[in-house]
Amino acid sequence: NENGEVDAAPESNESEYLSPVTVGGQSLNLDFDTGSADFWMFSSSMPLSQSQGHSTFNASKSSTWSVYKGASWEISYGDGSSASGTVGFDTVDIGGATVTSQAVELATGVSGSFTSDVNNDGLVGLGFSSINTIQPQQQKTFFENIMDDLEQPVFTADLEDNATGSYNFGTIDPSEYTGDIHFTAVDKSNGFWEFASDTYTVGGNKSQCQTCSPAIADTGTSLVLVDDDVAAAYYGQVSSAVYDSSQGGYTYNCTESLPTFGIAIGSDYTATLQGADITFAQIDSQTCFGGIQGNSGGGIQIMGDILLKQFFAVFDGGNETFGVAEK
Ligand SMILES: N#Cc1c(N)n[nH]c1N1CCCC1
Repeated sequence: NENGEVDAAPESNESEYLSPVTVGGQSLNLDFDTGSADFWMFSSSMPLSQSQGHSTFNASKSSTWSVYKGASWEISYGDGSSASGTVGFDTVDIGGATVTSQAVELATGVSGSFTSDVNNDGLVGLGFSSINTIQPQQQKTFFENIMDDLEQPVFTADLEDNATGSYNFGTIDPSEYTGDIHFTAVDKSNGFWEFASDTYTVGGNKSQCQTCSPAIADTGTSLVLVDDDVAAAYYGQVSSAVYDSSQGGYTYNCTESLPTFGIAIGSDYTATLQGADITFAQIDSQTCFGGIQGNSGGGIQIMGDILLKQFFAVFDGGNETFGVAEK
């Protein structure tokens, strides 16, 4: 098993990044998700009404597939989407990094948002297997399976804004970042790449958190979801901002120049977003939807693609740390 590197291509509205993965000789475009731990794919045993437009994995066409008899899985995500199905083992190759017996979950049913997202053929969970949903026995993630065979027990994410970036397994490529990588300890007990984040900045002014929920690095989420008091403090500095419940978040006039937003990554580094990088979507001729939103009291702060795509991110399974660098 040598190292591996694959492209990470942003979907049209930059809501997710997709990477080519080969399973049992079949190639699909999957969403690498550090916020979950199930590796699942659209499969030929789904109703066509649900898999139309997607690439599907056909176990009967793989000479290396073996069924995990009696096993099943069922997952639901924070955005209300869900999927479920059966389980087997196959050879998985991600840019050359290969696991010969990866637990692979075949969807027999998915919720509407997966069906309509035709570019996304499934997920590669890169969180910790304590949150894998396979019954009767949880199975390891691709990274957990390959980690000890890599040159370094790491994977990195270089997600780009409106351009193709990359995921790298086994090496930290110095050409992908500048300056130092700022690492912080990860608490994996909830199955996430979770770390403390107790301060934030708005327009360069530092504030101590009130709720101070721990943060997770989550490549599978589009937005940055912070404690509600932090989101209110940020948009309090954006004169046209309102909380629009019909849109499910803060919106503002697209012509506004937004203040910077910084979030602590552990105790000695603040990842700062420029105002121009904070808008997630334009929803009508004048109104924009912010990439920073509240977590509705969810108890964790989610550092999703809006933040990650501005940095080079290192997920270190050896030291159990998470690091970011400028690029
Ligand atoms: N919600 C949500 C979510 C998350 N926090 N990490 N990954 C997520 N998804 C992966 C596919 C759909 C949602």
